[in-house]
Amino acid sequence: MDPSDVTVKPLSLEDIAAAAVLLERSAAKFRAEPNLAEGRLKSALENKELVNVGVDGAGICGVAFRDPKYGWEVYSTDPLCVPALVKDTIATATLADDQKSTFWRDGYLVFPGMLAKEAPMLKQNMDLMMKAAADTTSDWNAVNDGAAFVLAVNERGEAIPGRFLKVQAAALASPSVLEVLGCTKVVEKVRELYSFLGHDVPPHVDVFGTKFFPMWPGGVSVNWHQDCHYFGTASPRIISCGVYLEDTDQENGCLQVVPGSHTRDFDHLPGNGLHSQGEWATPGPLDKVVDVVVPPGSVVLFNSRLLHGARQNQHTSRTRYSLFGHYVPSDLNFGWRGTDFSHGTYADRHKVY
Ligand SMILES: O=C(O)CCC(=O)C(=O)O
Ligand SMILES: [Fe+2]
Repeated sequence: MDPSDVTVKPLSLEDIAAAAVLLERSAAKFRAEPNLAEGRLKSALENKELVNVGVDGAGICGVAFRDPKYGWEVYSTDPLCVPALVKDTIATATLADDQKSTFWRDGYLVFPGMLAKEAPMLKQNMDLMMKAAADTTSDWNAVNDGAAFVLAVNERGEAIPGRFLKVQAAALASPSVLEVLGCTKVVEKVRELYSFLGHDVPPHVDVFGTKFFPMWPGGVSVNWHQDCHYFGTASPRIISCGVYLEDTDQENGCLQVVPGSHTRDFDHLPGNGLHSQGEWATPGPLDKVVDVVVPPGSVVLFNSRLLHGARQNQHTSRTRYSLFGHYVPSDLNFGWRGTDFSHGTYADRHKVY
């Protein structure tokens, strides 16, 4: 809903501060506090309507919740400071409890068709981007100041001229990549996941390592891996994101995941054949592999420690276009094999909020 429709109501600083602290810790404790019997807030917590607590430069300035009868209500000490808070608050209130626990338990979350409207245009933009490619490279690990158009290889590991495996740092070649990865619909989910994971919601988040995979008929994108292997940090604060621009299924090379694998470490070894670039892992004999079959415009968010890969595209004519990026709190810096992925040093790291 539009934040301008929200009514702001006065509330004492004491109540707001207490609600904020207790919301973080436990709603039960709030209920037990006799001095917080302020009826409306109390029932909001009990009914789990309370959505978020806003903080401005001076500290906590308001709480917001969804009233089943009246819509959004925001209480603040200072009605004038609230519009920004309201916007943030409303933007972060979109994940259901069971989605959060799924992300926690399985390590990933699928949003089918979330960007269905945007997908056809994005696909066209990716075609334009590939047409305009100036140089190509066979270096799968290419990390430059600009985008790298990486060639696909055949079964013998030889580069195939004119066939792209991926565009690394795709955001530097097409602004629409960053528009998608930085769009409110996706970023608000990322914010909510941070707060749910028990970390502080980072004041700022970047997206880095942007990629485009065309996955031609017969082609591949990645073999089994944990993204964190390539980042040189096992921080659970990195959230990976895949945006599938086309129907994606077992035939044209869908994403595969091992639910729950984000709690383990897997060895990665140099690959061969179609996967001769990169280092890859193998699911264990007891691991359950799930095919992530999705309609166009679907978004998948996952813990960067999740073991995942992609099937080969075995279709004779369908492609499987997808975009990738990885969200990272702006204060988290890291590097891998001599590459510093810190903000300000790595060209393909962009602030999304
Ligand atoms: O192509 C895919 O579906 C997965 C890509 C991926 O895992 C990555 O870029 O890290
Ligand atoms: Fe990955």
